[in-house]
Amino acid sequence: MLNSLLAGSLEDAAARRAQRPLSIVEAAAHEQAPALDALAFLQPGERVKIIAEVKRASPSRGALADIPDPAALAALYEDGGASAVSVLTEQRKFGGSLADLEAVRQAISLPVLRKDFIADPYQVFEARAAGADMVLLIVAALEQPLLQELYALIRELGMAALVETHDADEVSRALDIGASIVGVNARNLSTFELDRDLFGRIADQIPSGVVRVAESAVHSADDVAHYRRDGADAVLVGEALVTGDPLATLAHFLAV
Ligand SMILES: O=P(O)(O)OC[C@@H](O)[C@@H](O)c1c[nH]c2ccccc12
Repeated sequence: MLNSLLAGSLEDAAARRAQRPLSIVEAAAHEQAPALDALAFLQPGERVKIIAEVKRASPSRGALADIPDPAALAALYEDGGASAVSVLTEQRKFGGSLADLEAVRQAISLPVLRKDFIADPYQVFEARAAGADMVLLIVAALEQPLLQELYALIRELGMAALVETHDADEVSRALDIGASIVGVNARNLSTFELDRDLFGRIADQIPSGVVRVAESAVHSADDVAHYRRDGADAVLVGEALVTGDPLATLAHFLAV
């Protein structure tokens, strides 16, 4: 599944590129206001940090929420105390777009993460041109040299990377490229299986000084407390926020 998601995102990027060549997107990326310092917003603190996600659908769950106005949703996330906002830009299975990201960027002053299947520098330039401050890199989807290259480009453009892992070996690969924000996704993107204890098993491999993010399947304050006990500095939450009352849910989770 991961491979087909990746192939779909790359195909869509190639189609956009045919309309808007790299030189144009690169220039647009450099014209943007400087990226916000996502690492500063996500610094470990007394309270868990929340990365709140704008997510319409997912391949494992199908349609989740309508979200007619992603900017309004992101503004609620900001009011509710989120530390950053993740915007799915993958279109085929998640129903997202770069237009969603641009709208969110205009509406809030929190760092914005481009959540997509990124494997081409063009997509990184697109992210910055749309105003993203942070880009997701999925270790399982990338050979080490490409992971390294994309990470370097993200940093060069002044952005941060959320480097997503799913096992101990991937954590080592993330640390090898110097990642300062490492995510552990409880969901295996190849099989969609969920393992909420994975974070606890590999988190202590991530040195202090690196922000540790627990991703996926955070549905209750108990889940947040569970990840917190296992050493999470931040949690990334999608479904629970888009299907429930975002303000109440954030308040609940932040009280842990
Ligand atoms: O909706 P959830 O279960 O709260 O999950 C959010 C987020 O972790 C999930 O959307 C995600 C994590 N890694 C990804 C990589 C690609 C697409 C999506 C994801």
